Amino acid sequence: MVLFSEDHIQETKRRGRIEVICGSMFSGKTEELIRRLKRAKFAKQRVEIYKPAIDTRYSEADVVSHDSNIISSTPIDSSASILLFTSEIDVVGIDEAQFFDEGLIDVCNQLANNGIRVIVAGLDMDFRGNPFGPMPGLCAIADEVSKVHAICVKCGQLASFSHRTVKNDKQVLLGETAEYEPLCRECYLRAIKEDQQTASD
Ligand SMILES: Nc1ncnc2c1ncn2[C@@H]1O[C@H](COP(=O)(O)OP(=O)(O)O)[C@@H](O)[C@H]1O
Ligand SMILES: Cc1cn([C@H]2C[C@H](O)[C@@H](COP(=O)(O)O)O2)c(=O)[nH]c1=O
Ligand SMILES: [Zn+2]
Repeated sequence: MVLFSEDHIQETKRRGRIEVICGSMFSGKTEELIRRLKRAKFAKQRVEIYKPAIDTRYSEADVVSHDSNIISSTPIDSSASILLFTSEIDVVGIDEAQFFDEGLIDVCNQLANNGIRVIVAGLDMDFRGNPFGPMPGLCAIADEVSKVHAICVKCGQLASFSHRTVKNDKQVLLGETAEYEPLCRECYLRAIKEDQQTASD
């Protein structure tokens, strides 16, 4: 089983492609995005990185992982800005893609069609287990999808779900370990049942 592409020809040949890194919270999406972008920089490729302006958790401008890996980025409000800001670039990185509008799918296609390597990281599911924003569409058009996993904090199995531990029904709620925990399917279903039980008490 190949988890991550280490194909250096694919990494460096100037041919457009779309790579998606998806999974739950704490699954290593941002670390993997930063790793690929830093390798591209070592290969002297011109790299531009974007994140949604609403994601101000760790930093206004930088992309920062839960383990404090950092790469500088441009915060933007709308996916259309990516086309405006991107010229003379080999690689475009996009973090927290779930927060962008559906236009991101077409933007990524246009970039790849123009020979740019696009690497997108984002949550595939929200706290309810539903597909999140443009992520399912991005997975559909991607040349390569890497699904990464956290460790379930209840049982130690691989986690695919982000369980919200505070009461809030909005789809978008920025947060960290105080608001979310990564769980496997079994532990997630149990946690949801317990949440419903508590709500009805
Ligand atoms: N339950 C967990 N399972 C795996 N990693 C965890 C967990 N809790 C905290 N971490 C930390 O989160 C890091 C991954 O952070 P990050 O790349 O920002 O994830 P993501 O972008 O998917 O939320 C791991 O290297 C690890 O240090
Ligand atoms: C599940 C879920 C998460 N969020 C927020 C919480 C964090 O601010 C980000 C995810 O960050 P990460 O790099 O993947 O850890 O998204 C949300 O708004 N709604 C949700 O359902
Ligand atoms: Zn579990």
